[in-house]
Amino acid sequence: MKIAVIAHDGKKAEMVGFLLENKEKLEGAEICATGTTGSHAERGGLVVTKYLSGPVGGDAQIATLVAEKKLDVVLFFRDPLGKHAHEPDIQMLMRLCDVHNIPLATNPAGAQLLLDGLYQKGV
Ligand SMILES: O=C(CO)COP(=O)(O)O
Repeated sequence: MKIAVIAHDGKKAEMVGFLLENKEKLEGAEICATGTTGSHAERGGLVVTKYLSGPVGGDAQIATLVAEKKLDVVLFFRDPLGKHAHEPDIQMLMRLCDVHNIPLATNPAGAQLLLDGLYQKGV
């Protein structure tokens, strides 16, 4: 399973907690992340391929992977209360998930359901 994880600043701790809670299900998965999210995950002991930080192109890089069908799932813990200078990149990433029918979860509850489903399917 190839998975991208992204979290806005207010959600990074929650993302790392989510990944650690699901460590067993993520065994064998290739995880990539936007830069700062990836650094947080690494500090949690996870192996992650890091792209640029979101505001300087990381979301766009993940979007490219989506467009190239190189990801099975995108977990993006968004902060719905925050403002982001790179909002167009965020919208592009989510739009391309829809264009290419790549599963996208934007909160922990959805992410858990997605991960459980993919795990059961053996993806
Ligand atoms: O900005 C982000 C998502 O839009 C996340 O980027 P970082 O993981 O680099 O903070």
